Amino acid sequence: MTTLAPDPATAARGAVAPGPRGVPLLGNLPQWKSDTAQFLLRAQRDHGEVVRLRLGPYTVHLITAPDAVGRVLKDNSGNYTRGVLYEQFRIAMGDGLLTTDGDYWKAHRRAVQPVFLRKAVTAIGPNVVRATREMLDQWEVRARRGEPVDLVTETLRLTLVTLSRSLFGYDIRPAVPVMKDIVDNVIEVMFKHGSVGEMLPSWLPTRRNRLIARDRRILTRLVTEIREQYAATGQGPLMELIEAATDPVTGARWTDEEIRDEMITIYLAGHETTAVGLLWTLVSLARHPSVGEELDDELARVLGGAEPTPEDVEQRLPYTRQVVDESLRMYPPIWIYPRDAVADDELGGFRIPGGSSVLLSPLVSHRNPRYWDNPEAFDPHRFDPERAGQRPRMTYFPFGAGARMCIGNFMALLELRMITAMIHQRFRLKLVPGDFLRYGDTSVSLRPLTKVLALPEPREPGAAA
Ligand code: HEM
Repeated sequence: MTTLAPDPATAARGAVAPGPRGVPLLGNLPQWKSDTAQFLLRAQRDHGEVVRLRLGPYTVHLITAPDAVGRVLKDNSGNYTRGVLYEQFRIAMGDGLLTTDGDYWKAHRRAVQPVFLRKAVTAIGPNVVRATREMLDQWEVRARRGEPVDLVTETLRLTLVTLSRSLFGYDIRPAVPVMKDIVDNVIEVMFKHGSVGEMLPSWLPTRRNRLIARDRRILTRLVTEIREQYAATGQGPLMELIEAATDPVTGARWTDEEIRDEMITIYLAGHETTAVGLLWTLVSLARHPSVGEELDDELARVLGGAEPTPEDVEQRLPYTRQVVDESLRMYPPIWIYPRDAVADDELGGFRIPGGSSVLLSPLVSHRNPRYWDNPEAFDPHRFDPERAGQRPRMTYFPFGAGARMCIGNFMALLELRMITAMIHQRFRLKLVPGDFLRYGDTSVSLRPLTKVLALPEPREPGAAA
């Protein structure tokens, strides 16, 4: 990483931030590793909104003060690069939107942006309905047999199938199990950061390197097949943009490698996150029957049994939207991510040295008792317009903020709202008791650490008979 000499005009002033005591050499690493999410929540409670942590040789600051989060992501974003964790993403995704900075990133973002605009994403509505209906028809068979469904597998499949049809015009159903394996590997490989395997050169046949190489090969084959299909059929709105994209300086078409990495990035960044968001929405509804009943009332009153359209969820189903918003508050799928400060800065009155990392955590910010009453309670009415309007900006940012805000945010919200409504119209989920509320280890996505099983109970007596 490049470290620039501090500019005297912006050189860090401010005090050294407070933080929890650590142990010699390892600092706070043992607490971090034992339960990362709970450790960071305690750090905010005990030390405030800019907290200094020592993770082995690294000093990092956890930033949850709303103004400071805004400074990192928006007002002074030029001083903050993607940082170390994003290097790990590069292993799987190569040079795509998530991992690049500067002019290269800007040109790529501009090229693919049109399909992700709020108006454009409504076109995916029929695909959302179709894929959800397919899933729910299967659930009816399971319900008849009294068999539970595995919510992690089901939500991953649903969001992958929807994304693939909607953006790439490609039926990925036969490859769903392989893709689940790849996502699991990618998470494992990326976040076993600092292990011995990672430090060995990539040409050595370690298990880690074999996995990475195998997954890249499978993803490359998939991408090639999709491109061949697009050449033959012209189907897939994102493919149309990608195949026509050119370099703004040279005017040359994107290279095969550029196209491959961007396609892999969208596949990987787009479906697991949405699946995790859906999973926690369903778990929250199952755990809070009174919220489920209020949702049912709205759905019955507004839709009367008809399947929802994008216009319905945008304009006529405010409580459905608030259920999803509240789920993304308590369980933001991307719950923690870093930036590296290029030059010295000051955040919330504390000194941030150039070359050090900062951590942003939607999960910790979204549970800051200063801005959220009773933050551990699931209450969609926090998002009633009059209450939401009273909170400062950057107290809620499940999709990030500023120029690097999630490109898929409108698409994800549309999916989450429509799918939640469709599931609730047909089923009530009964969770099979388990340890599913454990989450928030060192990985970036808030997947539960164990399986989450649920029995789908058809809403109308006899519907599954
Ligand atoms: C609930 C679902 C989702 C959540 C919570 C989520 C969250 C995020 C967050 C927090 C970031 C910013 C990371 C940072 O600033 O370091 C991000 C970036 C990104 N997301 Fe999402 N995302 C979701 C769905 C999607 C979907 C559906 C797609 C695409 C189909 C997508 C594609 C991307 C890409 C490509 C970036 C990088 C954007 C850039 O830097 O220009 N995401 N996402």
